[in-house]
Amino acid sequence: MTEIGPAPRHPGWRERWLALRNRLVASPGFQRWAAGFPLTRRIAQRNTRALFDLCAGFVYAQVLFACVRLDLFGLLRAGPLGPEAIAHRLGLSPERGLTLLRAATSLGLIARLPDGRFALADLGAALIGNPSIALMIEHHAMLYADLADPVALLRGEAGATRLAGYWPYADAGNAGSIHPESVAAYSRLMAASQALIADDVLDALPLAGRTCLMDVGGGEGVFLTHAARRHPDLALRLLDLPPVAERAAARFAAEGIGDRVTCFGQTFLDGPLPTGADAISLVRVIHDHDDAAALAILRAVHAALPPGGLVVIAEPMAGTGGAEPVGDAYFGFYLLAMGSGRPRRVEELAGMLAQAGFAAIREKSTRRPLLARLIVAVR
Ligand SMILES: C[S@@+](CC[C@H](N)C(=O)[O-])C[C@H]1O[C@@H](n2cnc3c(N)ncnc32)[C@H](O)[C@@H]1O
Repeated sequence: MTEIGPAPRHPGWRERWLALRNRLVASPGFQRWAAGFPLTRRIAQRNTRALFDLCAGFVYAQVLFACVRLDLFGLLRAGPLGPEAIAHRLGLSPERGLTLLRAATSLGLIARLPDGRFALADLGAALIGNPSIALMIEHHAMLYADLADPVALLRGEAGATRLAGYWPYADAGNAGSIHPESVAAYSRLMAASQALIADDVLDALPLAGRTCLMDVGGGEGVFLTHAARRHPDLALRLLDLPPVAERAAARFAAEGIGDRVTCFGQTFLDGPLPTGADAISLVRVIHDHDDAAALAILRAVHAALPPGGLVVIAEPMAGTGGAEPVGDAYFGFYLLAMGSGRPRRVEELAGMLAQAGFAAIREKSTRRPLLARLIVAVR
């Protein structure tokens, strides 16, 4: 019989220590002892809580979803209200209303005042300030439906997913023939959420001395609208699928900057990109595409830039310190359900930029790396 796989090797000290530790932690007797022993009690309690939170994560998300769907935060915007009044306004019985209010309080979304009324807490107030987060939460209904059987999804046996329908360009072969109705929902969501990151990206973007910025996969043009305000002398171009580019042109006209921006309605997966810009941005674009397509986009950007031209990748990335589950767990499974792309680490993106011919590749720090990190490089 032929054995498949690498030859057996002797485990190093780290592997042996991990094996010993895991055997101990897995033992019910040790768990009970650790939960009572003063030096390990806090660690044991923290681990129990962390494990419980992982089990309950879906429930917490559904509590949030119910608050958003019922517009609880909008209701409390004007000030605190008593539980009966809230239940009545949400169309719930007093008991069910209280179930929701207690759950939302425990999650830090709202707070119970000493007189028994409920008010917005930090997280609920933050949601009021960023309406795009509520849109994000609402569209997660599709993600949760797609994740109902994560093993089938991982094995490629889940069939057509809802997110693949929501993001029709995820089927790359389809990209050139997408109808205006099928881009409306995702374009609205992207336009609303772009407001969260545009200024962070522009703060970090070295545009001094550049004359023309082309935003590739620029959506409805919110990023370029912010760029136009900051850089009055910069010529601007947007490239996206034809029905999305039309939506962008309408926005630029409504914002009074229609004469400053040229819109190109075409796919970036097929044929060369327009030349003439000395800076090209890819904001939340590369993570949507599998490796071969992502590299093809970077090569097309390289070919469209003059020598010395600047490319910018801005998106949430895997391995972001303090936000590891956002990249690898959330975006990893989101993009899996969507059927295209993956979150990449800074080093992976830097490697792809080098493969596409770029030099002087470096990361520029952003205010909220969880939402968008930024890598720049020069042709
Ligand atoms: C996740 S959205 C990001 C939009 C925008 N950059 C933002 O951050 O709000 C990705 C964008 O890439 C565009 N896109 C996807 N595939 C494309 C293709 N093959 N050619 C041109 N644009 C494409 C989509 O229409 C969409 O507007």
